[in-house]
Amino acid sequence: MKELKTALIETEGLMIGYPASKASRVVAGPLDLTVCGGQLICLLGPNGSGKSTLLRTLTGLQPVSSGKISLDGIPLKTLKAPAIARKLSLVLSEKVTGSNLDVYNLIALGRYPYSGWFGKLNAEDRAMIIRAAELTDTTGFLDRQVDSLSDGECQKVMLARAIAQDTPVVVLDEPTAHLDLPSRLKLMQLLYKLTRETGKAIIISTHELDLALQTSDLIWLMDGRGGLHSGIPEQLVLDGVFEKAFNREEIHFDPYTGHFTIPRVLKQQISLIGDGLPFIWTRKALERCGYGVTDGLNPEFHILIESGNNGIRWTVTAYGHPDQCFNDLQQLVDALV
Ligand SMILES: Nc1ncnc2c1ncn2[C@@H]1O[C@H](COP(=O)(O)OP(=O)(O)OP(=O)(O)O)[C@@H](O)[C@H]1O
Repeated sequence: MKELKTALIETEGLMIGYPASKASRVVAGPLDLTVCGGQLICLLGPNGSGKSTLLRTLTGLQPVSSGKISLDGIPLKTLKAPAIARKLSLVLSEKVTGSNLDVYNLIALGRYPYSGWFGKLNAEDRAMIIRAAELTDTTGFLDRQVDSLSDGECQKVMLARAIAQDTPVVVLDEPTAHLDLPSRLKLMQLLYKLTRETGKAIIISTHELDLALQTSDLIWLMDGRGGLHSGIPEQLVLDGVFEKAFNREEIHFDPYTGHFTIPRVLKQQISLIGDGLPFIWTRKALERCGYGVTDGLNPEFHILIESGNNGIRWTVTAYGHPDQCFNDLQQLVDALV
């Protein structure tokens, strides 16, 4: 058995919302949450369910409606900003604009809880900045002006600043929002690795359900009705909470694959004979075009897939017509739709 980890963040009966605003309202709660070192937590939920509100509240940017938050065992409300900044770093999704800083100096801002705003950077600070840039693949931008970066490049630099801050908890609001697919995968891998190598707790809000299911230790799923489900990804799938939080008429969560799918009106059943990748991708293409695919033989209407030295061949047998052969999946699809 592993020894029990100590909690870095704990909430008790936490209610989050905007009691002071004109449209006074509670967004979610009561929330009893625990964040431990070494955990990657993905916060998911439909638009407007309260993800940003929760992150802002946990990081002290927004007052709690009621209930308690403690950071490393100390009530958050008793901590001053510099003390919070040594325990917790925050990366918001908004792009930094109008900044005259170059990237090196932006990342260096992460060191201010140790050096003070006007403090001189010492050797350790400089080493942390370079390390943070290396980890986030931003070394090549260090001399660039922040304003000249693309949204995705800027997002990586903001993560580098948070890493340079070297806090036990890192909170990121939609860090994958501006990134291309390889960068999204790389970022999630990096966050996962950081939790393992440094023992940091990392909390991110995201709409990337696939990536969250693959990488997180814990998912916090806000259901849009004020509730939050916390659990390991697989438990939440088994509990059926994704369907309840996200299912709409036009989309459907498939608990067998962990993907959202678009329900289609079935045109016809067809049987598919073959194996390997050609089988899998032919099946996907047919399903996308509205066919229901079975793997039992229907002598009337079926497709035989054969792979050989000359590539892949699809032979369609349909209701007594002469067989038709194709060497290209697109031609097969064009013939069937
Ligand atoms: N300053 C505010 N005053 C009053 N209500 C607000 C304020 N900011 C946000 N809200 C409301 O609080 C609710 C939660 O908003 P929040 O931004 O936390 O949702 P979210 O889950 O992060 O959404 P998204 O996925 O769209 O980013 C929404 O209904 C929003 O309209």
